[in-house]
Amino acid sequence: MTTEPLIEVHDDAAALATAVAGELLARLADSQSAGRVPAVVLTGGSIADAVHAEVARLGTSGEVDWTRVALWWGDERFVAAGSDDRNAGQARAAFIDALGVPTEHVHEVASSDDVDSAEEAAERYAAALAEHAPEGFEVVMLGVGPDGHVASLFPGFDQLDEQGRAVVAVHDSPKPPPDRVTLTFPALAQTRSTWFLVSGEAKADAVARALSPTSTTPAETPASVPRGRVETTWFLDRPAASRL
Ligand SMILES: O=C1O[C@H](COP(=O)(O)O)[C@@H](O)[C@H](O)[C@H]1O
Repeated sequence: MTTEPLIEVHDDAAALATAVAGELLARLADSQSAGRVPAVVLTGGSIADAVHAEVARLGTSGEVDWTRVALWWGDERFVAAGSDDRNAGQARAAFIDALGVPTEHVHEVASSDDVDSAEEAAERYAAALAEHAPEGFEVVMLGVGPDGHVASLFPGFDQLDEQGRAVVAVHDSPKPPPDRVTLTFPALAQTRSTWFLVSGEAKADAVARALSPTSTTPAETPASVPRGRVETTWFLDRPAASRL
């Protein structure tokens, strides 16, 4: 059973990022104390940059053993490994390499240098999830687009209806780049906590719709769907919360 979403409103994107990074470090430390190797799903996009920078800044305190953390992505752009569009590259540059997470715990989606199609990358990622994260995740972090998309699950797209596969390919994404790989709703549900990270007035309508699920549909607002098994929290800044 999942609880109703919690909402935390911070003054601005910087305060939001500091709060999320602090809560993430505390959660990772707690999980490690309980004997787990926490698996975290990272998001891409603008707010992820701010959160990652704060994780890098606060993450050297010794609270977290970074050799015992596993990192995954909710979605990835199917581009070359060195492309600036890669969500994984963004996170590696911001904190992963600096904090010393072992390569074997950093689960990147295959790039277009590695495989021929987004479909093949999705199949490989699903196999990696089944092998290395059979119990699901500690925390899934999700950015939200102004259109209400999460990961690469876009309004009106067929991938929203996927019930069997954990990972699927996306083509003709309304946000560039067009070819992507995304976890599906069933895979995103395998988590203790789901944290939405949303900053900016441009996303206020999407946030309001997602938090009023009786007035929208998953097809219109994919962000209305994901829930953690134990906890779902929306971390917002004031502009993003302005239509609640
Ligand atoms: O393309 C993507 O967009 C969303 C939201 O990004 P933002 O820049 O509007 O914050 C992001 O969550 C997703 O991971 C990414 O691939």
